[in-house]
Amino acid sequence: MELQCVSTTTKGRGMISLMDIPIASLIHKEDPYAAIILKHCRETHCAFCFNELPADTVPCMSCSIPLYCSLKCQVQAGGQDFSENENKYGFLPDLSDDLEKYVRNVTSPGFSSSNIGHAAEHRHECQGMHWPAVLPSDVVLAGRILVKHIEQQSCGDGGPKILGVLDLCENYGQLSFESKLEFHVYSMILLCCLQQFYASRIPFDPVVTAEIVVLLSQIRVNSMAIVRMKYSDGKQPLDYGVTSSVEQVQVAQAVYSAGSLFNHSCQPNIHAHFLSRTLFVRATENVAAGSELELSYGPQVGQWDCSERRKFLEDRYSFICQCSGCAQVNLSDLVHTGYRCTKPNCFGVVLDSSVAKHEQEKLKCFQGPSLQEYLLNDDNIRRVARHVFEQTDCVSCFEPARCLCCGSFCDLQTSQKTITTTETSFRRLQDAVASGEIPTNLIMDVLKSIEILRAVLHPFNKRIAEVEDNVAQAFCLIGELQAAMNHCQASIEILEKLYGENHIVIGNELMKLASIQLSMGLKTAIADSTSRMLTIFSRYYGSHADIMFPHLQYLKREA
Ligand SMILES: C[S@@+](CC[C@H](N)C(=O)[O-])C[C@H]1O[C@@H](n2cnc3c(N)ncnc32)[C@H](O)[C@@H]1O
Repeated sequence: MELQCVSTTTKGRGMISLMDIPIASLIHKEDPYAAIILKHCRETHCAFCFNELPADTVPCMSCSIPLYCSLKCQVQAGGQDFSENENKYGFLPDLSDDLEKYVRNVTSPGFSSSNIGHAAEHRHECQGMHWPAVLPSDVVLAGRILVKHIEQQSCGDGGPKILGVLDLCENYGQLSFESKLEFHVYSMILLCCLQQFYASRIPFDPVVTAEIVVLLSQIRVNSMAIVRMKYSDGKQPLDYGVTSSVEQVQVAQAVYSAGSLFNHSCQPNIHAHFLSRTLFVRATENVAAGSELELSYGPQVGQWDCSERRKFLEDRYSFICQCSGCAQVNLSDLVHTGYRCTKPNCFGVVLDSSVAKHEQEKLKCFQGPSLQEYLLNDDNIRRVARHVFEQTDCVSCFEPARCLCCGSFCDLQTSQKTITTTETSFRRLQDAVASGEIPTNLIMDVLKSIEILRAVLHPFNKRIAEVEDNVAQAFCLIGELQAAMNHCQASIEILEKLYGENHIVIGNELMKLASIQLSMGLKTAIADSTSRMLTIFSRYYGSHADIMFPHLQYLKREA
């Protein structure tokens, strides 16, 4: 795919495509400039490829701290290469020729670090003190970036230039005083540590320290989390007695030079995934030539409401999100935390003051030919907020505590009190599901509480979906599969409204549904769920879907 980096009006640089991109196309593939395993994964994942460690691990031969899944990963990471260093390290002392040949044969990894094409990213870390074990991952990552840069540079022209190692944006100006101070302290510590290996090539002076501070703030906004799939309770996904849920866990942190140029959207049109340490980016919808290509840095429409998303992005990345999801009224943000209208048969949503304020802001900033036309074209928005958009003046139409369809008043304080009465039984249910033991009277209590919740909250409110999902798990645990399937479907119906029918979240939920259908032996239903899942997963993972979700093969066979 021909992509181009362009300057945008509100987000700095960004990536566009020069041609129309069909849905599910792979648009970008890249190996990291530098990467580092996260501390909590050191005992469970390979420090080079970040895949799960086998029972027989290969430690770094020099410092024995990082664990690798194979000799190949060990050599690529820059740990000592046995076959090349045996004499230096005295591994083959005075053996007969035959014996030496034999030892070489059985110990050789079949390749050498010199032709592996990777910088030895760990070599400088295993000299002297084991500082990478105590410094935060992003500081160790900064060390790897600097070392790679120095190794690649010719130092003939007055020492290495550190500033602009990476042509990436940074957020130093927006950091709090404490964060700035922390970066300066870590910068000096890192410089001290690097002196052990690179004393002659990295001077210990204030300019270099300041440049490392800039590098740290670039890492803060540009590094990506490398994730792996994890299945609930460590069970294999189709080992069901309980529904299986898939979550992504962060195992490593990496900087991708070109990948860093993709901006964020809470309604992204591209999706990133990782095989080993390689980044793959795929279009999740048809994208017209010239349109911006935007990933999600975490928050998405459907997952959180607008104010939560914006707060996360501001706290973590120091920017106020300017994406379409945060700028334009959408169904999900209206109903996510919405209340039900008190008038019988009215499907309108009632907003609290915080959501109403955010939605009103969106209207103020709307840029387009006709707001009414834009909104009324959306059937779902019309269903929950018809009255508002039939008005000619939208300047103050999101009045809190008023139904957006019929204008009826709703006493949100009383509604809130009613919701609070249901929370204890939902909390008990969550604990019971986690422990795997469901007391008989608990489910009856919870079913009553759901009815109360549904009487107060809008039918598309996310809280109902969460509770329905928990109830489905509880019914699975006590073996009442028909009820489990009904509640699982109820949860999916709400999530489809919040995320859209083809979102990856729906794919993951369909996996749970298929697991119940499998236990019930419902072949036709499994076929339907699997076919929908395949469509969604191939949109996000293309031909890698089978690798990311190995149990899909099994479901396909069952279907
Ligand atoms: C990984 S960089 C993306 C490339 C960046 N725009 C550049 O010029 O190099 C992330 C930074 O881009 C900007 N950015 C990305 N998405 C944005 C959005 N939705 N709204 C506002 N700024 C955004 C922010 O400054 C953020 O810190």
